[in-house]
Amino acid sequence: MAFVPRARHGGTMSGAGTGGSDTAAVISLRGAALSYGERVVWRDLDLDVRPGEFLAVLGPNGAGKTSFVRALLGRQPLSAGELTVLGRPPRDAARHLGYVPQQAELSAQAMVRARDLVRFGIDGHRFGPRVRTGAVRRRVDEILASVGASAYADVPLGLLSGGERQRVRIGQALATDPRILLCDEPLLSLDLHHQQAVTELVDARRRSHGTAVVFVTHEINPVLGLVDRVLYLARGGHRVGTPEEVLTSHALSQLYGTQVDVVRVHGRVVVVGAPDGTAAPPHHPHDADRAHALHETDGVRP
Ligand SMILES: Nc1ncnc2c1ncn2[C@@H]1O[C@H](COP(=O)(O)OP(=O)(O)OP(=O)(O)O)[C@@H](O)[C@H]1O
Repeated sequence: MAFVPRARHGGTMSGAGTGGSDTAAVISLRGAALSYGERVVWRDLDLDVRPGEFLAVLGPNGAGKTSFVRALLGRQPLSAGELTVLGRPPRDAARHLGYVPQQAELSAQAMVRARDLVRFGIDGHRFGPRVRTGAVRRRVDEILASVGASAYADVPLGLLSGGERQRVRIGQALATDPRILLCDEPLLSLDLHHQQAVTELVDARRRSHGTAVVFVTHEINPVLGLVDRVLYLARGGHRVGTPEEVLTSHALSQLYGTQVDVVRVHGRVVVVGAPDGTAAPPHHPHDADRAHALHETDGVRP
């Protein structure tokens, strides 16, 4: 039976709650903070993600987007607050998560065939007797077909194009039949056609199974029509809400502590004047702390 995602709800700028849905959250953060040593990457994060919800995680380099995904995967502990995934500690929920990593992590897999990667998704983390080989092979073929990757099932990943490789990685992530799909910059270095193909695959899974999607991206426009809410991380602060609430000149100017203009042109969102842009890493190791201090000085709760 097809899952019908709920209609877009009114999010909150504080980040807690999802506008009164009574469906249990699949991801829940309360007062969550993540630090590396003295460096606070984000803090005071309250967020519930519901089944079938599409959450885009935006922000400049170094804002803590990948760290957020690592926390959900149980690979990075919080420094404060609480995080539950499917009602339990994240590492206990890991087998219910599908993960599409950043493109850059290819080298170790360059010689792995597409079908082997998907197969690893099926039985790679299970203990005990493996499912019968024939059944696994059929399942791998089904998954490869569902992501349009049958034609290159036996080709090593290193020989595939970026778009082909992303299809296979989504296949691997879906092989676990996940309740939550975590995608870390899956559109990076893809052309528009492949960006669309990848987002459609992710959205199809969400619609058919009610899989919640956490989608890290620098570029909101390819997913703008799908996104329920945005988590915008910027230099220690954050905003949570619908795209209409968060992607405004007012909200982003508050978040960055300086004038930022959000312009909508032909249905696309363009952010002008974010001090760090979206490409440059912090110029100075203390920039993040300085930005955070700016917010506090301005009386804005980041
Ligand atoms: N294991 C670690 N130890 C110390 N610092 C880390 C570690 N991992 C990440 N950081 C730092 O934490 C900050 C957030 O990193 P993270 O990779 O989460 O950011 P990001 O928003 O995903 O960045 P990008 O867009 O460049 O991928 C960065 O300043 C990074 O250098």
